[in-house]
Amino acid sequence: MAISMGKGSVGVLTGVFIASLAVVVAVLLLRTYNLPELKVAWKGKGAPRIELEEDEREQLYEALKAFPRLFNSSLVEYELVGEYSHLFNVQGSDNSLLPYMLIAHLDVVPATPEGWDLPPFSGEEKEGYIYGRGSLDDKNRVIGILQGLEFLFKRGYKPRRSFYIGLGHDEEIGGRHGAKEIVKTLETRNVKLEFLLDEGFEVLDGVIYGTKRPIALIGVTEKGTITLNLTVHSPPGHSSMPPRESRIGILSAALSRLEQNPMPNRFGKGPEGAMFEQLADEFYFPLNIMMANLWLFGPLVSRILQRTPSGNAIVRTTTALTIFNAGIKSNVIPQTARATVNFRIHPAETVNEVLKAMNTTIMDDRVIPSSDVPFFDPPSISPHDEETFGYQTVKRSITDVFLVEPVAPGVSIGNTASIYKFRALVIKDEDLSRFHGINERISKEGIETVVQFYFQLIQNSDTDIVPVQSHLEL
Ligand SMILES: CCCCCCCC/C=C\CCCCCCCC(=O)N[C@@H](CC(C)C)C(=O)O
Ligand SMILES: [Zn+2]
Ligand SMILES: [Zn+2]
Repeated sequence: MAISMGKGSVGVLTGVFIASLAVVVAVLLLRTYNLPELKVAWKGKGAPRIELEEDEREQLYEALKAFPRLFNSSLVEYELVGEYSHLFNVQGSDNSLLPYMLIAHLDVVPATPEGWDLPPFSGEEKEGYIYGRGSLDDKNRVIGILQGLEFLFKRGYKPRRSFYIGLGHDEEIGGRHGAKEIVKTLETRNVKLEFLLDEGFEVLDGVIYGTKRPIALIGVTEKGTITLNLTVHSPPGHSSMPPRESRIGILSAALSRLEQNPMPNRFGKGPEGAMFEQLADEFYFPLNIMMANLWLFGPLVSRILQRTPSGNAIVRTTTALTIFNAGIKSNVIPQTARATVNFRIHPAETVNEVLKAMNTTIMDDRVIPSSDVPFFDPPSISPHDEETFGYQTVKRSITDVFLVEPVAPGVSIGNTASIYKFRALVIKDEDLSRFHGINERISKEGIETVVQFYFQLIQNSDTDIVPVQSHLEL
């Protein structure tokens, strides 16, 4: 395996990577194979510190040997990017084929034990599910990609088409130092990609109201996003002499107006219209008739969809009040009240239209909007016709592994800024709240399916022939 950094620093950094990855793999494997508990010592709040004893260290490296071929293959070039992200280049034999890239992220959003059936960082197993923050978003894909390749190497696989594996360390805060640095690294080397696959949609089983069977959606575009801080300032004071209107009251009233006046229904004005029309036969009567005639039934269909948070996310630009901070002490009138609002912008709208509508709704110049994270309009739609190799290869790999039809293009409601977005998992309605929520978990079959998907995708990508869509005789 060619290393592109000084041997000494690579040794240390590779050790860090190996240890962190081994924790993930070990936790999943420990629970799967009932190995002794990892002693997790909580040091105050936040993520747990794992104090390893010697025999546990051995166990971790045992678990790590799950990837010996990947780290020892002469076909694989590894490098550390942005201090904590990882880039693997798997060399193919046919340079006439453009490489593709599989991206996943190692980092997770925070979690506290409240409401969880098992501690969020325990990796404990219950009724066939492994519980843990990141099990769905996105560690199953990290393990699926690496283990899928490991199993291919074990069977003597040598790729024709080169490909990259990018494992980011800061996706949940925008990927600025991880995925974005990986893409920059490839751009400086003038690497052109055939396609790029990241997280996004899944195989949706009962998630879309009125569907007769599971539907796999491949995200070919996504909603835009803007996150705004709304701040109200004014001099502090003694709580025994409160002003007629407090900063908290002013800001709360503005937020309530935002929540009570959602952005307009844009259903059918973006690519989601075509998606539902293509899926019309997948709905029970009379929804199948309605989906096939959105020109007439669009308003009624959107009223049905918007009854659920996920359906509403397809219908309009969503307004999520996510952070509220004010006050320092019970007898001090707060100097500042600040709230954060996260908008996910429907493909038929723009950042400017959202800002305009927001200002009209808030109607209070004491509330000052600002933004300190990147924002963007809904991006263009990635190619996904019958001739598009990347899309058709992902689609073929889905039908190979899930035996599911249909597979359709969709608008991802979350953001990954990648060409295609698919997570090889079957998601039911009750699973949606697990993303960034409580009781995030993955079934042992689920982990196996993810590994099978990448095992299949890597092989299916190893050609220049666009797969012809086989229609399953289910
Ligand atoms: C008719 C209804 C269909 C809707 C089905 C919804 C299924 C959605 C399943 C899971 C939702 C996860 C959202 C997609 C993954 C997004 C990854 C992510 O969290 N990205 C961050 C990036 C940000 C820059 C930090 C995000 O906040 O979007
Ligand atoms: Zn994610
Ligand atoms: Zn996430």
